[in-house]
Amino acid sequence: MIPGAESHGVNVDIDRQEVERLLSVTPADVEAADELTFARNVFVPLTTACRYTCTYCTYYDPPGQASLLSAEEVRDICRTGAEAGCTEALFTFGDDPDERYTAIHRQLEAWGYDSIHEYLRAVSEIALEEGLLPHANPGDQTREQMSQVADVNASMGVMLETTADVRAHAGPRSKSPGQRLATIRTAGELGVPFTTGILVGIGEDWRDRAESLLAIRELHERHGHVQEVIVQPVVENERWDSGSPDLATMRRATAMARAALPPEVSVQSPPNLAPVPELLDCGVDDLGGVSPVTDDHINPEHAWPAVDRLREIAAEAGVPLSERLPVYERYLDDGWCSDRIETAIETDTDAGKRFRAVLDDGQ
Ligand SMILES: O=c1nc2n(C[C@H](O)[C@H](O)[C@H](O)CO)c3cc(O)ccc3cc-2c(=O)[nH]1
Ligand SMILES: C[C@H]1O[C@@H](n2cnc3c(N)ncnc32)[C@H](O)[C@@H]1O
Ligand code: MET
Ligand code: SF4
Repeated sequence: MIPGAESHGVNVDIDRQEVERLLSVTPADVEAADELTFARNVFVPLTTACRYTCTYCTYYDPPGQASLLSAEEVRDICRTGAEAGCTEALFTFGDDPDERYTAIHRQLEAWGYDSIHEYLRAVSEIALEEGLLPHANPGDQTREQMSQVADVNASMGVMLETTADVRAHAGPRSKSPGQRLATIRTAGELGVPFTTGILVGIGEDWRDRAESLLAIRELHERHGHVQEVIVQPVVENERWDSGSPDLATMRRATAMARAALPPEVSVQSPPNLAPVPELLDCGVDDLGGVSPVTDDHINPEHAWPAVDRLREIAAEAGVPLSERLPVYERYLDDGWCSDRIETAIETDTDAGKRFRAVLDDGQ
């Protein structure tokens, strides 16, 4: 039984035979993708306050020090991004920050917002005004929270991390695999195109990796909403000195993801954290969001490569590289996005033209 699954009311049936099949998968068993995609984004670290204290994470700040970007700051970042040709505003920040930090709650109140989700809605609107498509990853969300922002986001996401009960998530406030699965399921129920993934090297074993991927597959089979699964290595930083997975581990984990997931679900490898050229034959077909203008605030010591470097990587592998939007095209074609997002893409503005040029690039 997956920890927390019962208390969050999620029921995923992991097929034991499938676990055994995945445990025997090697990179030689999967095919290299015949094309690679990426998105151009700006990273907007809305707040560094977080209810959790994952031991691998340097992003969160203790209460008292945490900060909140103002609407003007968000607008500046988005404007710079749009001018640099980006299409995506990536809102990734601490989990339920207003729950534990009174200072954040008070600041939101002073600006006229009841909750971080009300504020997320407002800043998503700012991103749209500035010509970017929002993709928010606020961590775990309830159905009420997600409903509050779904129509102003092109897609959303949360990393499952792992279905295992690992020490990295231990402590009085910790991520619960069941709650992560409930968030992914809620996205499916609300029809939100979704990004998730596994974090490799946080104390999970091979069986846990297989189970995590199968849990994602099952939720996708029910709802069809998972656009991509990130296979992310944990990287060392001042809080995490327990190492990073080696190349052989990343190759096998990436191949396992490819073998576990149906072909329409992309396998994403982050080019600032993983040795992408050595993973391409393991089934990677997407390089995620890279930013020409902002840092990866979660892993600030790992700069994103320039788009030219991605072109080199693709050329060396002999596959075409194309830019995509934060929402995969099949969801647009099948009417998953709100009128708001569709209008942003179809309108006759500079932003609309930029979005449509990216869609044409993917043809
Ligand atoms: O640059 C990063 N982008 C991360 N992204 C963004 C991702 O690279 C792109 O923004 C998506 O591919 C959407 O286009 C995430 C998105 C999610 O929904 C969930 C988790 C992540 C994690 C990261 C991350 O650690 N670093
Ligand atoms: C947004 C995502 O960032 C990831 N994340 C947090 N800390 C690290 C780290 N040290 N290395 C790699 N990924 C990390 C988690 O998977 C989280 O869900
Ligand atoms: N706090 C959220 C999570 O872990 C998103 C960003 S992590 C720096 O899912
Ligand atoms: S990984 Fe996300 S949930 Fe965990 S401590 Fe960092 S910001 Fe919080």
